[in-house]
Amino acid sequence: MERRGQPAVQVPSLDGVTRERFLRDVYPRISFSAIVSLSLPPQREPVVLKGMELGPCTTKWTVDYLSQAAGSKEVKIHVSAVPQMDFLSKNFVYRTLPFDVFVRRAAEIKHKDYFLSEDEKYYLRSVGEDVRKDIADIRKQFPVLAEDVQIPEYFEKEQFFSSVFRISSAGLQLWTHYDVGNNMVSIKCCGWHCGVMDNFLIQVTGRKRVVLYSPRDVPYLYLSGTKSEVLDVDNPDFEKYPLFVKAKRYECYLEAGDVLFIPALWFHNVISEEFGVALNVFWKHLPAECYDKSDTYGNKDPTAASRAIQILDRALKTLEELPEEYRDFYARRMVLRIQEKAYRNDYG
Ligand SMILES: O=C(O)CCC(=O)C(=O)O
Ligand SMILES: [Fe+2]
Repeated sequence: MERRGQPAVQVPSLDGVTRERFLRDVYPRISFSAIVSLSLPPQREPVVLKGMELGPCTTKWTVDYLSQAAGSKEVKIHVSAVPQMDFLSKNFVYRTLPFDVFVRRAAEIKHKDYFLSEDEKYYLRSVGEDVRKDIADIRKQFPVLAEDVQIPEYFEKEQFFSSVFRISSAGLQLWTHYDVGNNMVSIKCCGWHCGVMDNFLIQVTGRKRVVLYSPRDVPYLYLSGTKSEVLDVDNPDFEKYPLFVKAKRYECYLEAGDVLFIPALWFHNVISEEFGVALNVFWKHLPAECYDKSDTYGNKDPTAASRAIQILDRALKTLEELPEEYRDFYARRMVLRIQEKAYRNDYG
């Protein structure tokens, strides 16, 4: 079926990018002084990095090897009777399986043993041992497998936040979201959400399609927290989501061995075209001063953003003192003022 909406922009691929080149051309670092002087570098964009040195994982990680190396450690997984997971209607369930059983099931299309249906799909997003306290770190949760991976260290050690193991059945589609660093589904917070991270999505085995949207298109994505309510990005319901037609679609296909750089705040929607194993690393982009020191969880906004949101909430409360007609008028004027004073003027 023909897709409506903007034509897709292909995410560029770069081969054999060194750390130096990445930092110079792909990743203009924001310094604290740049923030203060408001002279930010141009918008950072996603890039597919090809030919990266990822270690033996790319050849070693067969289903047999994975199940034997990680053993029967219990993992919590999403199980869905249909390929397109829906966080609104909650058409999936959480279940626990031994890792080796899970990997075998995720790799097969029809199951003898199942929870919901014989062609159910599985998704693992690894978490820390104690979900409340620990950060997902493959070196701690899957030490044997971690030995096989060489994570491209294109950021400073202190910036590292977490590493997350992701295993998906063929066909499974993950809703459009942006990353808060740790828990994808189980953290509830303010509704504005939340600590934001840069991300290397390392596709170790299997092929995947990733559709991305820029943070500047947030008005068109119908967010609920960190996730977009437009689940079917290929055939969206424009009656329900008329502005989605304005969202510019970026797209790429990841092959085994590719690394996708997803800059903080970029939305992504992922379909695993084959059973696949991925690992992603989140790291902090902004200088340390910008993050909340007590944020071991990685789910808080930069401190200046939290303060601004609190002030806005107070302003909204104050507007309630006005009759509706006046409240509407002053609210519109405030929106214009925010656009004029705080939007980047090079975003168009
Ligand atoms: O590839 C996936 O399974 C999801 C990737 C993702 O959401 C991420 O790396 O943040
Ligand atoms: Fe993500």
